[in-house]
Amino acid sequence: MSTHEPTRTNDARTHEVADPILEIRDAEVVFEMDRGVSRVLDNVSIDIERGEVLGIVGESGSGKSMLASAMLDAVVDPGILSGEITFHPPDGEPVDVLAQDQEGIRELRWEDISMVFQGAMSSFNPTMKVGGHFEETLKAHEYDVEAGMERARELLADLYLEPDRVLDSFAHELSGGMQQRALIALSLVLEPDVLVMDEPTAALDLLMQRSILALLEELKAKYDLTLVFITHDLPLIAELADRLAVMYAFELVEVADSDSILSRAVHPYTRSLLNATPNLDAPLSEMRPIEGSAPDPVNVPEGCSYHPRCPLADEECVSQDPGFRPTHTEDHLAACFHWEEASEAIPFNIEREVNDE
Ligand SMILES: Nc1ncnc2c1ncn2[C@@H]1O[C@H](COP(=O)(O)OP(=O)(O)OP(=O)(O)O)[C@@H](O)[C@H]1O
Repeated sequence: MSTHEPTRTNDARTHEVADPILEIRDAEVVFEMDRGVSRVLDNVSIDIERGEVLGIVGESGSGKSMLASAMLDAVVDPGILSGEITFHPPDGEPVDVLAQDQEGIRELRWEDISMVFQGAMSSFNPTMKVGGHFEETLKAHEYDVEAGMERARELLADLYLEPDRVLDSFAHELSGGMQQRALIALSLVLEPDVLVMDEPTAALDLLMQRSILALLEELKAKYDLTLVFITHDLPLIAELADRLAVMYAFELVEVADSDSILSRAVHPYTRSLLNATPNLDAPLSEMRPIEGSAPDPVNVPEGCSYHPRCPLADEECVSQDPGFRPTHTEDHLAACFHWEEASEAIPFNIEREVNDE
């Protein structure tokens, strides 16, 4: 059995934004396994603001993909998702995502909230031309195919691809970067309001990753999108994201504006994650991998789940969950009893500008 019960204090006020497009409350995913209950999303609550770029970051296996799947009620069987997920369309009544029937969720998934997964190659059927994927998606959702293909061409051109050539190619005839851009165009063809991307650029080289991020910024402005970008690469996404949510051991541990996280992160895990990330300004000798390993979801430590790896941990951290709390500002939230001591105990390995709002 898991020794860890969901204990995070979820004071709703700490998660509210002025105009939420998605409200996630107490989202939890469990898998009942032979060796115990595997809680791979642990009571996560966060609002996503209409029009923002939210970056969700954390080590591999921290639960980022589970959170993304939860937003679309797309957790794989036999995972059990609970909590409340509310989508607020630009006009119309709020939608209770977890109460939708199959038809409702199918519509919601492409037409309101669309998702791009890692690995474009495996998302395209190798026996169908790229254009066929667009047509199939439009038909399946009963969209006007002619108008939809016009939009497809425009989206492909927005992504600096030659529309006719790409539509008439098989995915394997395109480079990795071209495939990834074609997949982004496909995910936007039904005019969703929210685009969720799970490590969409992980397989690409750094230059291509950066140019795709720049393109996303242009698309976001042109099509009024809200973007949720999931990655393990904190500095990369910090350039694009307005706000960052840091995950550790299947929970959120810190949420704040990107600048605030980069310049004065207060959770010991976030500070160590920043110091562990390769950076052009820091000599390799200054890179500090985080000691210890991430917990097994069947056996998450009691109290603050980061305590076995944390230099600031004391008795309180071992026995009590710190709960989310405002720190420097009302909007810079962290789950740590010792956030005020973190900057001294875990100094950054490079100069990071402090941005006092
Ligand atoms: N089908 C499944 N059955 C049981 N456990 C699963 C299943 N899929 C994922 N998990 C577990 O859920 C936890 C969270 O996985 P998740 O994929 O959300 O992490 P992540 O942060 O997205 O990692 P990565 O960056 O490697 O994709 C992991 O411990 C993983 O082993």
